[in-house]
Amino acid sequence: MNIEQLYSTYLQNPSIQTDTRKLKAGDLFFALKGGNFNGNEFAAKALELGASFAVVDEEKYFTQPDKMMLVNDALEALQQLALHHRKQLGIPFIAITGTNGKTTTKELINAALSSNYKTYATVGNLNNHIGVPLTILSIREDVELAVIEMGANHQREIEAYCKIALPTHGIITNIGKAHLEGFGGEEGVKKAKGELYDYLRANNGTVFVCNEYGYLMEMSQGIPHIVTYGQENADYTGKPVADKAFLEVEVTGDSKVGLIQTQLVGAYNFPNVMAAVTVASYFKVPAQKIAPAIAAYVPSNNRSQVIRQESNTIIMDAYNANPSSMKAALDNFAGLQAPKKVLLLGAMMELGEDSIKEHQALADALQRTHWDAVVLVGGDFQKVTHPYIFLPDALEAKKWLEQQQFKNTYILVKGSRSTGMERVISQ
Ligand SMILES: CC(=O)N[C@H]1[C@@H](OP(=O)(O)OP(=O)(O)OC[C@H]2O[C@@H](n3ccc(=O)[nH]c3=O)[C@H](O)[C@@H]2O)O[C@H](CO)[C@@H](O)[C@@H]1O[C@H](C)C(=O)N[C@@H](C)C(=O)N[C@H](CCC(=O)N[C@@H](CCC[C@@H](N)C(=O)O)C(=O)O)C(=O)O
Ligand SMILES: Nc1ncnc2c1ncn2[C@@H]1O[C@H](COP(=O)(O)OP(=O)(O)OP(=O)(O)O)[C@@H](O)[C@H]1O
Ligand SMILES: C[C@@H](N)C(=O)N[C@H](C)C(=O)O
Repeated sequence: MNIEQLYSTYLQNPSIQTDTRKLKAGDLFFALKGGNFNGNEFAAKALELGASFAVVDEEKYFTQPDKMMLVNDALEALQQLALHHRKQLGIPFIAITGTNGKTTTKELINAALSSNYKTYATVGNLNNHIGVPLTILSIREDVELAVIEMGANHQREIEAYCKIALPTHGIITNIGKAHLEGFGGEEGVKKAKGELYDYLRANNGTVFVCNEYGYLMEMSQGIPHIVTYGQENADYTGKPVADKAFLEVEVTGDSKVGLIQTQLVGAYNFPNVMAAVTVASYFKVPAQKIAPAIAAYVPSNNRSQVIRQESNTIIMDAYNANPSSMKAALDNFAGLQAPKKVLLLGAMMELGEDSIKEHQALADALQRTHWDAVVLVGGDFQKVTHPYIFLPDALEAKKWLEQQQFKNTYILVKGSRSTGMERVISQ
């Protein structure tokens, strides 16, 4: 592959598309292979639809040499192009990984930084082997700071993304129990997420570390520049203000940021907010701009959204679930002042051989708190013992909820993506 030639094609039309269903005229099309389709089969169609150029990796589809490039592997070509582009951008790249809160932290950091700089941040959850290069290739030359989310479900994935994004700064939000199947247990998660620290340690990087997580303090040892945040004894400190439905954070210490009234539920969002305060302060965003920028962020896509339905309040947390985020959500919900509390919990996926044990542990933990009703939905909840209602799927849970006619009730809805728990309140 001639990377210079590919890069010059990209610079003429710096808009990448991998999907003919979303193609716009002028896009540079990469033919990827997936579980359902071979992208090569769509390359000619892409040109017909107005793509400026197509990168294919099967000779049989290399039908228009003037408008196509044949490479060994189109995904690898996309990643190499992203690396080449990254090398032209002499700006800080802040990489974010961790078990929970990556997207929220990324959005909060981007909100705070963009109040003062031209930034580019990962769109939505485009955080994998395709999403990371696409993100990098969306960064234009006038951008001053980039915020890149990196997701993973197996070892050496973050290492590979670092070799494409070349981050200068990084955050691991936390380490918990998720995707245990692919990581090979919780120690495996630590090792895999730690690949970001390994890269920054070897490349004179800077990390932002929540000092309340001893394991992160330990893992980050030896990294040349460590900036800490937390409730006390950190470079940047703050405190969650209690007894409020939405999280408020009082930024303390010498900072002039002051009180941040967020639109986020859950004390578990405190470190996410502090990460944004820290990164923005570190990059010298004026203190008076930080609180309003963070306060304006409203979570979307069922990421702990608060929905009022008549006299009921629903915390819709159905974007994802794992043992760590379930615990955080339940601890928070248990602490809320509410006349009546109901739980609708979908099963947790990708836990491998720990799955039944983790579902049982959750069912046991639930019994230590009084709830007005609990419904467990689908998956391995079927295989554990508990005194609660079990329903096979979200649509059955929806019917159940409609029959109850709850009033003045707080309802927490959470579950793994594939359980689609948001359907319990769909029209
Ligand atoms: C390969 C691809 O991009 N697929 C997208 C495609 O899927 P579809 O099922 O339609 O087809 P194929 O995958 O078989 O397609 C092969 C190619 O053919 C193209 N094509 C197909 C039909 C057609 O008419 N024209 C075509 O051109 C097609 O576009 C392919 O290029 O469409 C789906 C619907 O839009 C997409 O969802 C699918 O995207 C895949 C899932 C993808 O990986 N997209 C990335 C850009 C991305 O970042 N997606 C994120 C999700 C990231 C994620 O899950 N992160 C995990 C952690 C990371 C785990 C990592 N190891 C991993 O396995 O991904 C996390 O926990 O956060 C997102 O979409 O939000
Ligand atoms: N710091 C945190 N600790 C525990 N749970 C959290 C934290 N932040 C967010 N969550 C939970 O995770 C859900 C999804 O948040 P977010 O999308 O930010 O996480 P993510 O790490 O990007 O997830 P994914 O890996 O699935 O993309 C939230 O709705 C909330 O339930
Ligand atoms: C949504 C996806 N990124 C994820 O977190 N998957 C877990 C297993 C889930 O579905 O909750």
